[in-house]
Amino acid sequence: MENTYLTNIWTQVHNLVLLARENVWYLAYFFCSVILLFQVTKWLYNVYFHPLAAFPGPLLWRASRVPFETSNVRGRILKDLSVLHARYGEVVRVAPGILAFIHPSAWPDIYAHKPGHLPFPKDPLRYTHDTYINGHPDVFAAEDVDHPRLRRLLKPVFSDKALREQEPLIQANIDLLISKLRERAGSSTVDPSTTDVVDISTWLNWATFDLIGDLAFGETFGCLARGSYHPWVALIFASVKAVTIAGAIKQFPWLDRLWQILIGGVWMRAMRQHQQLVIEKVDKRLARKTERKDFTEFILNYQNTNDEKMSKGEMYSNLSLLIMAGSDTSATALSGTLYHLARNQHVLRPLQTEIREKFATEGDISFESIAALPNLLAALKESMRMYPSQPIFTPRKVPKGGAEVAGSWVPEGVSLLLIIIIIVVVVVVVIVITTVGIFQSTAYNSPINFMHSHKYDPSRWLGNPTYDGDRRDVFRPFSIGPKSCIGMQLAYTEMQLILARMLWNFDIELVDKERVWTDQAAHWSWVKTPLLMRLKTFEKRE
Ligand code: HEM
Repeated sequence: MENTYLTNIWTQVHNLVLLARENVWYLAYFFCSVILLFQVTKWLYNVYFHPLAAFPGPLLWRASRVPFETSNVRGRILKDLSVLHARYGEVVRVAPGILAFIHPSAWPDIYAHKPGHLPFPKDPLRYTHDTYINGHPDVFAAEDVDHPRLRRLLKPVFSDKALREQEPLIQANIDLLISKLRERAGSSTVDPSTTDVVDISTWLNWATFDLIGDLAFGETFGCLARGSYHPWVALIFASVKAVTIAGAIKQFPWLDRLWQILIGGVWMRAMRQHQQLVIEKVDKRLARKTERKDFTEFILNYQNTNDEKMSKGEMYSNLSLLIMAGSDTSATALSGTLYHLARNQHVLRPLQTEIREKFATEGDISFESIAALPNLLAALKESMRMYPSQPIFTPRKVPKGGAEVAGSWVPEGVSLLLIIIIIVVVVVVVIVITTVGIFQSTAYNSPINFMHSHKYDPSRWLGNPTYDGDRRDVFRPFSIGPKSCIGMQLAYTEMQLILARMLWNFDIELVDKERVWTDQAAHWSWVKTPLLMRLKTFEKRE
């Protein structure tokens, strides 16, 4: 009986296969038609019926995510967006579910904590958990209860007291940077043609990685001493583009599955190697009985006097995160500032004279004394406006029920029900989230927000009335709200100190004066190209 039943099923399957074989072209045609019809229906829906249909944007970008993600992966998104904002205004629909804003009030609406309003969570498709070591959350990608808890545990690391006590460690790393550059720089007393050329951007990367490594792990990566990248640091740079590609691929679930099969293994192996080094370095630091005022010391001190604890696994994940978050960002801002100053000698020269007159010796340049250099801070801010370290958006999901952003009502994501009828009825449910954000570089370089937006002029931050109409409140390089940069104070202090000491020590000159160095591809950060400068040592005469 059972055998007859099985034989019947087998015969039917066999017949179906024969039928399919005979009609293979019809079947292929049928499936292609279904897919095409599905796509066309989706594009039409996105353009005409989607809850974001009323927002302006180019037709293809509103219909499909492909143009936005392609531009993103190619690193061209900022160039494309500046054209789109000029054409469509302060809010542009850059993909079916993504809105880009450049109006200042978008910052508090999206990123700040507003009593009585739901927060905008980080877009889970772009904030990867791959960086978690053995599944332990880091403050950057964590949500819900983990984020505020980890943020509280990390706060003492960035307090004013901690910063003051970290000064000797920070100064020691800058000493090494300056002495290594002095070895390479020419002297102002010799023939200028003998002066040496350095790729200052790479040196600043080495310096900031060494410095943060020293603060986080209790030892530097030895980049400055060796004059080359540590493999771990090189891997971080290599992953900048990979993270953007992975984020783009996650927008297309079928492609993501393929990516996981083809690349996922290699990617995870590289991540595990990277993570193993973190584990070894943190274990080594924890085993040391020392009172050196680094990040670990402040985390441990806080735990000794409070009930809240950071597990060892969380220390691995979060110390690793601090290295990634706190090194390239500062190096980028520093490189950008030196580039802009070298290009604008009329700004550089008076600033340099001021620094050299104010500080009789280099040793006088300290955390405390740099606070009296408003022109230096203005030079840094103006460069971060034109070339922000976090150039693209930090995407947030619109919360349940929708929310108002920069005067526009933005609905939350929708569940699309697409019903396609051809012979059979195919019902497809697609969950789409609405994502919003501000692309910093686009907002800061827009003439809508800043007068002479492409002109490097630090005086706009010093009360020059020409710039009274500037919307300075759009400038939030460290973001705002509960997930803003926890290291802002450290970053500002470290950057001003490095700049002041660099400018005190060296006269700087661009090797290629015509080249626009900031014209770079942008992913999570810029893909920096070599920044060649000629350095001449300045010898102070009494
Ligand atoms: C020029 C230097 C820096 C810039 C422009 C910068 C910018 C930012 C921005 C825009 C965010 C928000 C990212 C988002 O919402 O996705 C952020 C977050 C963060 N930054 Fe920075 N940063 C800098 C330096 C640092 C330094 C020196 C550290 C620490 C050593 C640091 C640690 C962090 C951490 C831990 C977060 C995540 C905070 C959270 O989610 O609660 N950053 N940074």
